[in-house]
Amino acid sequence: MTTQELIAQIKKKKSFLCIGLDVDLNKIPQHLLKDEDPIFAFNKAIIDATHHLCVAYKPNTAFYEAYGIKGWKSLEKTIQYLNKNYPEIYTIADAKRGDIGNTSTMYAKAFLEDLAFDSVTVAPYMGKDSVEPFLAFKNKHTIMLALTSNEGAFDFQTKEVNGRELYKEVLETSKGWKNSENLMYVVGATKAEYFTEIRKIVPNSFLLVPGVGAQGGNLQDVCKYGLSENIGLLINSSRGIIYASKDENFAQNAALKAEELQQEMATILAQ
Ligand SMILES: O=c1ccn([C@@H]2O[C@H](COP(=O)(O)O)[C@@H](O)[C@H]2O)c(=O)[nH]1
Repeated sequence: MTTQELIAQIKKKKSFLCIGLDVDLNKIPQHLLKDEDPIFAFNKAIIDATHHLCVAYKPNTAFYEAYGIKGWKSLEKTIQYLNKNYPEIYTIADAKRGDIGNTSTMYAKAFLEDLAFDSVTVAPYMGKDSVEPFLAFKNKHTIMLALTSNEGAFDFQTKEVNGRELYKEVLETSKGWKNSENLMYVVGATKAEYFTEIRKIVPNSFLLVPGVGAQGGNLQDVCKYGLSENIGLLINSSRGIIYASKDENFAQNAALKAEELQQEMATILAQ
């Protein structure tokens, strides 16, 4: 999906919500465990109940890799289900990859070609030649970690390198890479006070913003400083939506949580 198509979906649905599909078998309703593929059964119910309220889904691959080959199969079934039934939905493989060039090419093929996600998250630590192989994929996005939502973000990302904080160096330097128009960045919702500085460097780039909900990030604060001319935000919530309840009505209750955020977004977009 192109950036323009994503923006069109956001405007149509009055939503820039991304729902995280981080499936933990200990947290899903008991009755689903009898299913041949409980992870897919859970995802399918959540997607069917919430697709009209969001523009993107983000499975974090850790939650699938943890279940071995069965988990990978569930991930494949989930992305195939989305691409077949809801082609207007933007998809993110939250895999946080990145390696020497030829290895990165294989990671990119796995997520962008074989699984056919619209985007994949990468870590910038190995630099330009580890990220450019992802950027080479046409009409796909590479979402690079810039300033993450966790406490450990302060260990390195805010330390000075070349006279500026490392996350700023990452943003500025990556703008010069080949096919950098295919870049988006991860910035945590818990770091709302940093958005003004970030927007000075990447005024129009899309930012994937995790940390609303379970991690305590605030949607209003993020939007106050993070919205760009073309919206430029995908706000992710995973646990705060998908684990709204553990009973038979789990999918409807997840939809209610998603609707709360979507309504807030619609109000913000109307201002
Ligand atoms: O800085 C980051 C980068 C990625 N994540 C991921 O986003 C979701 C957040 O889940 P919640 O349940 O809404 O807290 C999860 O997959 C993280 O691995 C992040 O939180 N922060």
